[in-house]
Amino acid sequence: MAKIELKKLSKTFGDVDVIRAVDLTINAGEFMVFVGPSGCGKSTLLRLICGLEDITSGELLFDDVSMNDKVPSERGIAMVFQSYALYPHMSVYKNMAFGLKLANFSNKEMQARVLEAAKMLQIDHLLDRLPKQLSGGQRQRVAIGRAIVRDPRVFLFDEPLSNLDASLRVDTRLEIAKLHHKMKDATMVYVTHDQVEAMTLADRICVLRDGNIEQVGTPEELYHSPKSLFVAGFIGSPKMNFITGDIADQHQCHTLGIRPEHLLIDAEKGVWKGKVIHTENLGSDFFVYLDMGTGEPLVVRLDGQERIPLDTQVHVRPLPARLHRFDVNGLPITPTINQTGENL
Ligand SMILES: Nc1ncnc2c1ncn2[C@@H]1O[C@H](COP(=O)(O)OP(=O)(O)OP(=O)(O)O)[C@@H](O)[C@H]1O
Repeated sequence: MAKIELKKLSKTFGDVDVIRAVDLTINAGEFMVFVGPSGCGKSTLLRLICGLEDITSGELLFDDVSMNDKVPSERGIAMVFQSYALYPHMSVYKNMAFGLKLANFSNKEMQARVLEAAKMLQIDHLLDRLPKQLSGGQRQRVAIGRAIVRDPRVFLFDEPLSNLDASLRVDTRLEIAKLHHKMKDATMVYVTHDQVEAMTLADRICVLRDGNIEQVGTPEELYHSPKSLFVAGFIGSPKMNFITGDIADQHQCHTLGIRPEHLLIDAEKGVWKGKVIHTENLGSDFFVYLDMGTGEPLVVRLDGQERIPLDTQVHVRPLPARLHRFDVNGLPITPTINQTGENL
């Protein structure tokens, strides 16, 4: 278990600043998820922590000890990549045991560790197979198993689920959540594009934007109390509706934000009016896109059982306590709402 501290950590490629003086403390045993738009520096930050990239300036500490000059093998980390990076000619057992063998572990200790990890990940019946005889999800479990056996202080994950199909993603996501629960001592840092992975796995999420940290907080904090328009628009899927113009003026703000689940459709009355221009049925949810004459359509989430035909004129009502008001600089205007949706 290690506390990870980034102090004014910077990375420059040529003359491009990719990570800009980032300050961040990841607590021992914490599951921290990095999210942000493509190119914002998530993978680079992970690679700096791992030691696969040199630090341009600033300091990286594990438990108060500087890691700046330590090579990856001296840092006590294990990394799981999107491409599983398994040795194709080695069995699952050999793949998992490989790092231990290099570290001169006895056969007995190696066997015990591999079997324990394989059981934890439910791949103990696959130990004799070659990677090509496994599904994508099983391969990723082997890659995770290979990381576990080394008993690292820190696990680093770079989009480990993005090569998996939808249902395997869900299974393996649950597996990683269980792993975190079982290995309470391990600090985990995880990069993803996926909103659900970030929300479900993270103790805290770090939102990056253009090499800077935009906000760090629990999933609930980021979802309910975003500190900027950028975070409000980034966290949540489908994203928060933003309304400018007359409606925002009436609420004395530049941009009014409201999430699709915080809008009610009413055939008869409601403060806003719109026409249904598009619908999406996801089974559990039914999304309605309304043209309100404000530019962007307003997205409303209904229960999956509800239906509204195209071209219907409807009235819409926001839950007042769930409105987010932002100024011209994209900063929230108080009163904001707290996590239970009450005005502060
Ligand atoms: N070795 C390199 N040389 C030059 N530029 C690089 C190098 N590696 C990354 N970059 C640049 O640094 C920026 C951040 O890249 P990084 O891969 O960290 O972003 P990311 O947030 O992980 O993106 P994505 O979500 O698309 O994977 C990008 O503009 C990228 O082009």
